[in-house]
Amino acid sequence: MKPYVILNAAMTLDGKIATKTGSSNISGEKDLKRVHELRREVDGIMVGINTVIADNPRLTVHKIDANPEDNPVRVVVDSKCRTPIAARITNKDAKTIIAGANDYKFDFIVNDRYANFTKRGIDFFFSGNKRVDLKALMNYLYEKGIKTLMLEGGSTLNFSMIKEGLIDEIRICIAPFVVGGKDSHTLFDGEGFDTMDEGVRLELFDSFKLGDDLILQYKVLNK
Ligand SMILES: NC(=O)c1ccc[n+]([C@@H]2O[C@H](COP(=O)([O-])OP(=O)(O)OC[C@H]3O[C@@H](n4cnc5c(N)ncnc54)[C@H](O)[C@@H]3O)[C@@H](O)[C@H]2O)c1
Ligand SMILES: Nc1nc(=O)c(N)c(NC[C@H](O)[C@H](O)[C@H](O)COP(=O)(O)O)[nH]1
Repeated sequence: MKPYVILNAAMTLDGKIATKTGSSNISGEKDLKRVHELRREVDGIMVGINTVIADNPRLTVHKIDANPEDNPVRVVVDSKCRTPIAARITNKDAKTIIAGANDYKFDFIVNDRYANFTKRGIDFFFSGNKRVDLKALMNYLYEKGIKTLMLEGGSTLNFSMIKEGLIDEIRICIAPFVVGGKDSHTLFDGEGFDTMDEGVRLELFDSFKLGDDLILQYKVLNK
């Protein structure tokens, strides 16, 4: 069993979610409110470790009225357990789970860093060898009561999740500007597919303007 997974992201018209320097302020004010409404609705919110390092996000509901219990469980996909102890996702505002990979488990748990995280109430789940086994992680999160999960990037994790058939819905904010750059981060990076035929098919079920931005909502078809 797995949670219902909604990928949410903001990109420029040319499909970039961050520049090569990590600059990523894309959404307009209204879109950020929409994002926080979605955060309030879901049971969990997941990002890759590079997003934690680049953005230091809180992953809580803080741009609209909310109670502490509205915050989703935060999940970081972090094979080598590189999450900095000072990262904002380690604060007490919401529960946090760090998903590591088995090859790095032993070295990490004998390290003082592990005790510092567990002292803060942070849970760990280890799966896969060098990389987190995303299917096993989805099953674990579902068993923990996370029935709906928002995926908030970045590009590498987005591709692994869609390739493994784990994304059910995609909600995209397209902002009206372009930044270019072959080294910018796109909505899906990773290794990519070789041919267009292998592309994951989507069905557009809603689209609307929000301020200057355009919101597109898709169901994922061939999972
Ligand atoms: N505009 C947006 O909506 C938005 C949202 C989130 C992130 N971002 C941007 O995305 C950038 C980060 O993206 P990224 O691609 O470098 O990193 P990422 O956040 O996708 O993290 C990827 C890392 O996760 C780890 N990982 C462990 N197991 C994995 C698995 N099975 N599959 C994939 N990854 C696995 C690996 O260490 C991998 O390098 C940042 O610059 C951030 O600002 C933008
Ligand atoms: N929807 C969206 N629009 C953006 O323009 C943008 N940069 C992100 N980026 C996702 C990132 O993971 C964090 O959501 C932000 O960096 C905000 O961080 P907070 O959790 O609110 O502290 N997401």
